[in-house]
Amino acid sequence: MPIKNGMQYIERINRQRLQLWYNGERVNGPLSEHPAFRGLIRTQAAMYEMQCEASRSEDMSYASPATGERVGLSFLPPANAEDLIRRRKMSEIWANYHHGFLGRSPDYMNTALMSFYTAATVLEKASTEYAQNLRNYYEYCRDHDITLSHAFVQPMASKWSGPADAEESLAAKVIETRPEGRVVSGAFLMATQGPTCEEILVLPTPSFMMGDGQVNPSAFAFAVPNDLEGITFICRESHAHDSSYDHPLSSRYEEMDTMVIFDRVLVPHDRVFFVGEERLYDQLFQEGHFHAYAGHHIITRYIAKTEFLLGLLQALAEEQNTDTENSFVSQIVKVMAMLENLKALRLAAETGGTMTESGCYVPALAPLTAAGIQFPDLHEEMLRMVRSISASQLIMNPFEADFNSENQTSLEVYLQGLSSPAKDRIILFRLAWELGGGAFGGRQNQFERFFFGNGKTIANRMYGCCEGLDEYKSRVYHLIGRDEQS
Ligand SMILES: Cc1cc2nc3c(=O)[nH]c(=O)nc-3n(C[C@H](O)[C@H](O)[C@H](O)COP(=O)(O)OP(=O)(O)OC[C@H]3O[C@@H](n4cnc5c(N)ncnc54)[C@H](O)[C@@H]3O)c2cc1C
Repeated sequence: MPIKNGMQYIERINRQRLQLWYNGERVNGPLSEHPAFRGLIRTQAAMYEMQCEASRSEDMSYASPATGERVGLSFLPPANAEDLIRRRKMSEIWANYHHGFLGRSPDYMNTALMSFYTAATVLEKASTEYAQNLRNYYEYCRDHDITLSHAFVQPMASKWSGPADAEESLAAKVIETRPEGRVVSGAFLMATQGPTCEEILVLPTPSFMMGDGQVNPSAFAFAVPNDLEGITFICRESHAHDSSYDHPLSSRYEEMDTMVIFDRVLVPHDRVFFVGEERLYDQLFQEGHFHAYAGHHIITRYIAKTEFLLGLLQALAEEQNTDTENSFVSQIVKVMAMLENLKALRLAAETGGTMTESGCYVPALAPLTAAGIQFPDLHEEMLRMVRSISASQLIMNPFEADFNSENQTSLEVYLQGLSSPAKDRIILFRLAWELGGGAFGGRQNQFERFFFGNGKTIANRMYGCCEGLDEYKSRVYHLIGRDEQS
């Protein structure tokens, strides 16, 4: 089966029989008609449609080594720098469609799975079956164009409930092994896009490391279809709205976040990638170069989002007639400089990559981690600028329906811009509100700060990437005559 198109994506999502809860009620109807999901599903369907366009075939897909059919380029393990750039250009097409607002567009998890696949050999240390399961699963997702979400992070109560093998532990764990598979129970705090995907990859950090080669029931990895018995998804409040005039962003790009509960879920043996061995968790991430491959995907999204926000800032300033003000120019040039910086970091990662033992080309991690350190602050600063430029116009924006009411004439007169009709001006500021003041923007901001780990973890990653530190220190010691301590 080749890449799927938009209609196939919608059909597959609607066919699932999920235990999905929204605001205290079970969601039973087709998701593509539910107000919390339909805008995002439409957007993602359009993205899948793009990859099936004949004119984009070479840009977005490649021939499956197994079937010869066209499969998504984000599944391609890059054999050289050209492959890496080809993958990036594919992600760019999607990122420029969603303007970076979809943190979990399908190519993100395709990339993650590809990275783990390239490290499948590490699982052979535990069992050749585990390694084969992972390889088979990667090929299955690639050749069927499966849309994946993932769950790594557990709720606080689970993290702090004691060693995983203790009776009272709430940590997600394997609680039984049966002839048909492993039985898993536990909860995950967050699976973004859980219900709008077909399957979920579960790979938690064990809450408690038991060490000494002990079997840790919390150290595991597996992937299952979303509607397997015992899996429950609970949604947060949706920020989605239907009208693309009133809510230009959330009507299109609202990714739902869900809590996922596994209640005695039977995971078939062939979907288990490992169980019990703590060291395999890190090894899969390290040897699969997950942070480098995911970081390369992420920086492309950062660039698309920064370009969009730069455009928005300029458009808002022109509407407010402040685009030539010194204060505006001095602020927007900093965003421009950061955009150049992100592009340079991506170039550095692409040109400074290395070959792995398994024959894959991996982008350089340090520049990508640097982007991950910088972007949350840049994002927050851009949203601050949106608020600052818009001022009261961020707030006072009537609905589209008001322009069709008896107040139409008044609104058209009093809300017109210097060179724009009122309705054109107001939709721009409605977009600004969604980002700078509304729940959609608040969630985007929180996502950008935390989606790739907490601040301390990211800082540690950067610290670990800095290869020249000892050499830099020795220059200081040399200058002050302490060479012996360098
Ligand atoms: C919008 C959104 C979407 C997400 N989507 C997904 C998803 O799809 N799948 C998924 O698996 N996860 C997802 N996440 C979760 C994300 O991976 C986590 O938020 C992130 O890893 C941080 O974990 P945590 O929230 O448990 O916070 P914690 O790690 O508990 O951190 C809480 C706070 O304590 C600080 N802290 C933690 N440890 C230390 C320490 N030792 N010293 C000092 N300070 C410390 C952190 O910096 C942070 O401020 C999402 C998060 C958000 C916000």
